Amino acid sequence: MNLKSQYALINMTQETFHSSTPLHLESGEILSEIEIAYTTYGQLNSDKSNVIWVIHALTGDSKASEWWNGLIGEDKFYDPEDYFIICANLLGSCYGSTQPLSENPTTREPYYYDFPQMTSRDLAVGLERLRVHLRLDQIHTLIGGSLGGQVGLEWAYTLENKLKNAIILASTGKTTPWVIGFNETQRMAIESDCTWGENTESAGRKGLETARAIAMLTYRHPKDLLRKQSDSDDKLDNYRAASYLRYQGQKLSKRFNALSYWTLSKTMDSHDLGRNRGGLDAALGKIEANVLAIGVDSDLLFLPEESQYISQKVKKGTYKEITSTAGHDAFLIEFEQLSYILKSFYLQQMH
Ligand SMILES: CC(=O)SCCNC(=O)CCNC(=O)[C@H](O)C(C)(C)COP(=O)(O)OP(=O)(O)OC[C@H]1O[C@@H](n2cnc3c(N)ncnc32)[C@H](O)[C@@H]1OP(=O)(O)O
Ligand SMILES: N[C@@H](CCO)C(=O)O
Repeated sequence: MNLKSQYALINMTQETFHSSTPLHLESGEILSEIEIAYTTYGQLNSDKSNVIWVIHALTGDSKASEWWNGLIGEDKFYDPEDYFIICANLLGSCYGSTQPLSENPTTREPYYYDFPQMTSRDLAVGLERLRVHLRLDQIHTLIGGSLGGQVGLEWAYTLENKLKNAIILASTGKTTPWVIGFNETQRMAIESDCTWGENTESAGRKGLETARAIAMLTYRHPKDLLRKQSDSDDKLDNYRAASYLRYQGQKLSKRFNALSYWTLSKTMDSHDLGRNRGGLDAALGKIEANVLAIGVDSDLLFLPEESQYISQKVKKGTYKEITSTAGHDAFLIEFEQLSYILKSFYLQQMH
């Protein structure tokens, strides 16, 4: 119980890191300079041993205390009173970091469709550059779900013993054809928008709405929609499930853009921790950190077995499972179970 005033302000900063050192990407392309927007909560302790690095998912931003409000914040599991919590907007995303709508230094115009393809490994390199810049010699825990878990695994591999704990939720060591297939249907929806290909910020917006509607069906579960979106028996049209998906599409298209969505969906597709490292098992076996892989029993996108596999192949792995009818997005919803799982994991590390 935090006995201080309920209005005690949390130390929070929002900064943008600029690096003019060219970033050489896995594809062989180069980003001549990068910007990474990041948010921090709380203070570093004297030996910098309290760093919690949060990595957001596909449409996330750096304000982790908002979209993960049940886990991060005053009196929550990751309390800024105890930890220095940092979350950076991933490269390619449209919340302050270098993305397709950023100015291409060569042309002085936005990159638009010339923005290079980036992999989860490239995104991890961007985070590493920010870590070095901030002089955070060690990370207590990195934690990320979905795309954030993919980038987290890549970063855990290169951090070696600079990372103590890697918590990977609803994710995978190598993206399956199933996920690639769903991402391709979403890109097809964006491509079918007649504005796609135009050099404008709103290019593909309607297509993005459809893409998000498709995506929402992969983030949830039939039982979730049955519970929340069922209609009375006399209905012949205008079903709640239909308006829910249309709404979610419109809601995303108001806060995100199709170029970033396209870019990050390709990042998800190309994720393979074992690429050029002797394969997935060999790469997982090289991760030094304690790894907690958390699956969701109803996840139809990143199957729980994929999280289980991660825990079995790393040196120091633990698998836990969230029980939920919410599907993949349960990692954003089931905070009570998550807090319990995290507490038991950290207690286990103390023995
Ligand atoms: C890890 C990451 O990086 S995630 C970060 C990026 N994502 C975000 O920031 C958003 C994160 N939040 C979410 O994805 C969701 O809100 C969750 C998963 C946290 C919670 O989902 P739920 O509580 O189940 O809400 P749900 O997805 O059902 O949507 C509820 C919304 O749909 C609306 N809605 C529900 N049913 C219907 C319907 N039949 N017709 C129209 N609208 C509907 C509700 O009014 C509500 O609207 P609001 O969001 O404007 O308040
Ligand atoms: N629904 C979340 C998680 C997707 O994996 C998002 O929109 O980013």
